[in-house]
Amino acid sequence: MNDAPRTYDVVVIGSGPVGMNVADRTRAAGLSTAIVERELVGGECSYWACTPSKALLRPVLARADARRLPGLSDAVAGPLDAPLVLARRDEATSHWKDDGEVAWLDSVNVDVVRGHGRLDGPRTVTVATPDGGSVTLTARLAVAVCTGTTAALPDLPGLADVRPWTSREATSAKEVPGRLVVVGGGVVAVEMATAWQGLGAQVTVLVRGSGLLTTMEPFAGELVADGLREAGADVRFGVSVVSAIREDGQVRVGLDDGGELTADEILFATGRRPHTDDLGLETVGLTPGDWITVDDTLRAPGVADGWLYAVGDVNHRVLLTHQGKYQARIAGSVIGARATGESLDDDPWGAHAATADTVAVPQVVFTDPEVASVGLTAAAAQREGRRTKVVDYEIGSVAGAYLYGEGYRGKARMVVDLDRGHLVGVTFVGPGVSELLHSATIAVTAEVPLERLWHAVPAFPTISEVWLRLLETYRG
Ligand SMILES: Cc1cc2nc3c(=O)[nH]c(=O)nc-3n(C[C@H](O)[C@H](O)[C@H](O)COP(=O)(O)OP(=O)(O)OC[C@H]3O[C@@H](n4cnc5c(N)ncnc54)[C@H](O)[C@@H]3O)c2cc1C
Ligand SMILES: NC(=O)c1ccc[n+]([C@@H]2O[C@H](COP(=O)([O-])OP(=O)(O)OC[C@H]3O[C@@H](n4cnc5c(N)ncnc54)[C@H](O)[C@@H]3O)[C@@H](O)[C@H]2O)c1
Repeated sequence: MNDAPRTYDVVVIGSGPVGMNVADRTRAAGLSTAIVERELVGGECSYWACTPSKALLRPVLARADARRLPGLSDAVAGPLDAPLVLARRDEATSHWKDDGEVAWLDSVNVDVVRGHGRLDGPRTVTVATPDGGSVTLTARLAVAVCTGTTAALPDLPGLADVRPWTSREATSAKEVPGRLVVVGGGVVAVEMATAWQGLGAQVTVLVRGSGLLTTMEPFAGELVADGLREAGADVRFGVSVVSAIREDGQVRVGLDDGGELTADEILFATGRRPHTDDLGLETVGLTPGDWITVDDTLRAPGVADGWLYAVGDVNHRVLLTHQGKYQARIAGSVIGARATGESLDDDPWGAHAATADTVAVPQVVFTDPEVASVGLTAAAAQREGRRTKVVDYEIGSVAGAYLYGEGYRGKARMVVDLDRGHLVGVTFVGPGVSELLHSATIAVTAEVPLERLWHAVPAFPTISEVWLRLLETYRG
């Protein structure tokens, strides 16, 4: 059935974490807002990405930590209870039901319109509803595209017949495969290899390049590769998949070095592409299938009259939930300010500029060891032409790390901009380092002078004492 056209101040397409936060902020600015969702309110992150992956990983990492403690290690020597781990993952995803998220949107007075949204010229969104009808939504002020991404698969002949895993199956599988091949060396690959190896699968990771996590400090990928191997995974570098065939329930994988592997499942963790191919981008002068480029106020400069915003993964600035939600907060206040004619504070670090996207992005990789980083790597700072000093410290030498677990292995690096006198990048790798990260994010974002950081005393005996050791090493 075709509903009568409806008009709102703001229409948001896509109700992942980012779309929901844009809608929340535009409502907080007093603007009427509708949000369009074709699957589950809460998006990829809640059901097939962040939440289920971390629910699978948490027992694996907790067991790894426990196994490093004499007196406790024997108690956790056995396998994980995989059905219970999967059941907790199912709880964490609300069994792939979105009532809770819908109720929250309702509580902030955002109207949810179910169906596939498409732009249909300026300020207009047509929604193909599940009953086969359509509804037209008109936006007085702004449309925010928050449609996220899907897995990008390589162009291998007959791949669809293999029914490969993508991140969706890797996070929602109902049982542990006997043998799992993981293709890729990025974050999804290493986290899912860690999870499924920990849950009892025999995992083989195939990396076409020479390292893991190549956008991070090199020691991050090296220590994660060591950790995966110690957990029993086979990690191979410089190898590409040239064929995959499913026969008798098994997958035969052909490699470019002439080798072959047989597995029960194959996961392609080979990056993402934007949900923009069927979004009506051509009706507003943009190209279907492309990422939507935006400025620091999250507005698409390629669209006349400045009514189109793209927020979160779909703009390709940073593919992380927390960073997309940061963009959402900025975009919401930008739309609110433009609605009232208020002038924008869009200079770097202003209220209306997503400055942190380019200088201070925090990320945690939930592997054993964990990786936590923010800002620039040493190599990236050098590429930017900064005069830097790079300080490294073995985290295992800190009393808190020794107490955390026997044989603690980990490394910290801080990158100091010598001309500006503050940190531009920090990386920690080691068990339990994820909760250290926000201290580094504050130091980088607030550009805390190193002389002042010297007065930030870490508590004894925590792993945070690595901050003191890094600063002592820097001062000499
Ligand atoms: C396995 C995995 C683990 C991850 N773990 C983490 C993590 O631990 N931490 C972290 O920060 N990030 C993590 N990420 C990244 C994170 O999932 C994304 O950055 C985040 O989901 C982006 O949010 P979004 O709202 O932009 O898009 P999405 O979450 O993808 O949501 C987009 C929504 O738009 C809807 N949609 C799309 N097109 C239309 C349309 N035409 N009409 C209507 N609705 C539409 C979709 O159905 C979806 O609900 C992970 C990613 C993966 C794959
Ligand atoms: N904990 C977290 O914060 C977290 C967890 C998972 C995902 N994410 C985010 O989700 C995004 C997607 O992650 P991802 O790991 O899918 O992508 P990615 O871009 O990080 O890594 C893709 C990997 O696949 C390889 N690859 C690409 N095409 C290939 C091909 N044809 N054959 C073989 N290898 C190929 C690349 O070399 C790379 O190693 C990332 O931006 C990441 O930040 C974050």
